[in-house]
Amino acid sequence: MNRDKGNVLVFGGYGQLGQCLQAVVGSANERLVFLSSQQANVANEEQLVSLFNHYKPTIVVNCAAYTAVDQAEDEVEQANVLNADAPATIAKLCKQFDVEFIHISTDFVFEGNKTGLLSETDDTKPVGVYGQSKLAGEQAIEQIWEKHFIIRTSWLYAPFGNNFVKTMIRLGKERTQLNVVADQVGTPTYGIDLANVILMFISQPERAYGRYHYSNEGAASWYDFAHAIFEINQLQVKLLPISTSAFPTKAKRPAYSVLDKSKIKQQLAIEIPHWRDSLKRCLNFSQSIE
Ligand SMILES: NC(=O)C1=CN([C@@H]2O[C@H](COP(=O)(O)OP(=O)(O)OC[C@H]3O[C@@H](n4cnc5c(N)ncnc54)[C@H](OP(=O)(O)O)[C@@H]3O)[C@@H](O)[C@H]2O)C=CC1
Ligand SMILES: Cc1cn([C@H]2C[C@H](O)[C@@H](COP(=O)(O)OP(=O)(O)O[C@H]3O[C@@H](C)C(=O)[C@@H](O)[C@H]3O)O2)c(=O)[nH]c1=O
Repeated sequence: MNRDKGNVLVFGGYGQLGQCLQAVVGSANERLVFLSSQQANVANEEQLVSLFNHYKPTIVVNCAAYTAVDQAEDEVEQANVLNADAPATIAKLCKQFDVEFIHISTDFVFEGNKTGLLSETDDTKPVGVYGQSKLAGEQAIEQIWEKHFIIRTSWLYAPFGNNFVKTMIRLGKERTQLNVVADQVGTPTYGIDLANVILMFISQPERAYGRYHYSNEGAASWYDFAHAIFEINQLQVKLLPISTSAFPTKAKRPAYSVLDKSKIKQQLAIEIPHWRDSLKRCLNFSQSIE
């Protein structure tokens, strides 16, 4: 099958990452079909079957997910329906219709005890319901259908949707002082950069299926990230670094989840922007669309 042609269905097409993909493909887009949660409810197999029949896609990109990390601790079933069962159903249909499957996963599949870069083959051991449900989704896809790309990413933000950058800017305007955890380390990822990478996987002639890690370059704590957000935005906020124990949350989060991106860099022959540079681009973009 010629993967350069044919429809690409995007489930969760109006979430944070879905909107980044929309922004990147632009108005000249003829190939990607962005579907909302109403148009493509990933928990509704019957609806998905009629979409496969109608659009006859060559590729499906799944940006739909349950992403409320703390809430997932109370809504285990709902998190599993969207993050574990739905990817399994999509993989099954992709196999049935011979469609490639691009799925997005998370650094939260890791326990966070290793203090070195995490590669695609490192052991997983999620510490919360969200991570557990995402890992179950990955495992189902890998068992069901070989023509898949699973891209694990971390700390996603963009001008669209809900994310840490927007939360910090909102809180920074409301409060004079903010406490942010400094002992959880990972890498922020600009959704637009990830969207560009997804487009590369869509169009790359060589189909090297499997698991990939993608984030921006560098490492930061949430405190470092918040500090950079306020610095670039020139917001005067008293920012205090605190420990995780001083900021109790319902869900436990990995202490360290910096991803090793060697595999994707080699496969796509790309250089990845540093998170600070991407953050600046995001904040400029946000101002231009305000
Ligand atoms: N956000 C982050 O920091 C990170 C995210 N990821 C992963 O990246 C992917 C994209 O995340 P992101 O864009 O941030 O997430 P969002 O929460 O912004 O978007 C999720 C989308 O899923 C949709 N959705 C919810 N329920 C259904 C359903 N039953 N059927 C179809 N769609 C549904 C939502 O639609 P609606 O709003 O209408 O309910 C929403 O558009 C996810 O797989 C996530 O796990 C990985 C690492 C970090
Ligand atoms: C709002 C706030 C958060 N924090 C801490 C809590 C937490 O440890 C950390 C991040 O908080 P958030 O809840 O915004 O981020 P969170 O939703 O945990 O982010 C995660 O989302 C899922 C979907 C992923 O896949 C992960 O890669 C990651 O991006 O910041 C503070 O220390 N101070 C604050 O004022």
